[in-house]
Amino acid sequence: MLAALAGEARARPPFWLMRQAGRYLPEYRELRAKAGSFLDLCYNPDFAVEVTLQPLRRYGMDAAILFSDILVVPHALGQPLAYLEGEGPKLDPIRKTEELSRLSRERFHEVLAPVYETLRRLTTAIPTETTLIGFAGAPWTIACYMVEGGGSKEYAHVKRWAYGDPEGFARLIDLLVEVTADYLCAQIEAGAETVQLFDSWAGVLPIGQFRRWVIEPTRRIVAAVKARHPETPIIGFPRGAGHAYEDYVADSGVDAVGLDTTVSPLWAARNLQTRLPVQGNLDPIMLATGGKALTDATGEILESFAARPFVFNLGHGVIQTTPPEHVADLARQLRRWPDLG
Ligand SMILES: Cc1c2[nH]c(c1CCC(=O)O)Cc1[nH]c(c(CCC(=O)O)c1C)Cc1[nH]c(c(CCC(=O)O)c1C)Cc1[nH]c(c(C)c1CCC(=O)O)C2
Repeated sequence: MLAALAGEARARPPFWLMRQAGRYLPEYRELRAKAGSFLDLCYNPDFAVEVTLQPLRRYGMDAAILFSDILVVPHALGQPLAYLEGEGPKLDPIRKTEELSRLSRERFHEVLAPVYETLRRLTTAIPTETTLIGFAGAPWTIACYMVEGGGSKEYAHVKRWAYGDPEGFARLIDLLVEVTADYLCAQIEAGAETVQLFDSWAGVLPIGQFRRWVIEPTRRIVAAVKARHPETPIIGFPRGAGHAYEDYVADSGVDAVGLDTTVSPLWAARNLQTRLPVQGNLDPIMLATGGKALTDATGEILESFAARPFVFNLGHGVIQTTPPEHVADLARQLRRWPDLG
């Protein structure tokens, strides 16, 4: 995985899956029931290490991703957070500049200390050839959750703040740039060998706003992390960026880019992969579907990307209803490639 991220084309591309740990695995559900709340799971290194290892034991991915969530960052800034059964995350929304005083950096690293401990333990708990991935949400996506107070269809509150009061909104983004860079550096110091920035809602912005709230904050985080850890590759995942993937690749400074499900592999091979390693982009619903459709779609992605630096992944996270056998089928196909096609 690290060789691919450094720009080497591998005969057998490395693979891991976004949300490779989680509710599609019975052993996860069992441990989750014991842990109490989802946040208790994230902040308990014994549990978090175990959950990180579960998919590796079954499928032997080339990378382990720290088990945590992107929303621990607003939580560590003092914003109340709960995960409600069947509803997803809920935060007390912050919707204007005056409300930023509710956030504080004072206890940030103290709250996140169990995450660093989880990474330290994982450095010895995973096989040496397995790459340890740390992660954070990118500022725009974190701001979406902080301002909307959870998931949203329209992102109207966060957009109206960003469009109507850009100077005030920039104070939130600036804070997130600083703490996220710090958080990623602390993860690297605890043993993460690469880090991924998840920008799940990058795709909802028009291009000018995309430059300001997606590319620019990402560029600043990358520069700050590289100043302290120049050797650690950074993967950016601006989900839904569409044509703006080209701008993101040209200007954000990331070392590799994650492609969402909608990106054409042939287009990306020609226009992005000639500049940097790419990661992606099997539709998670294809993985849930399984069978010949899955085998064919996987084959097409490998054909398109395997000649250049590439990390096989999904175009978004594994969904809950995915049969675990389908992941085993996928892993088998990837491990046989290119010998058995
Ligand atoms: C937007 C986002 C979140 N979290 C994340 C993103 C970015 C990627 C994406 O776009 O999906 C990232 C994330 N969340 C989780 C991980 C763990 C590592 C992994 O295996 O990839 C990672 C990398 C665990 C999780 N994060 C969450 C769960 C489920 C919690 C449970 O057990 O109930 C897991 C395993 C909860 C969560 N966390 C979040 C939502 C919207 C939800 C609820 C929806 C859902 O449950 O799928 C925020």
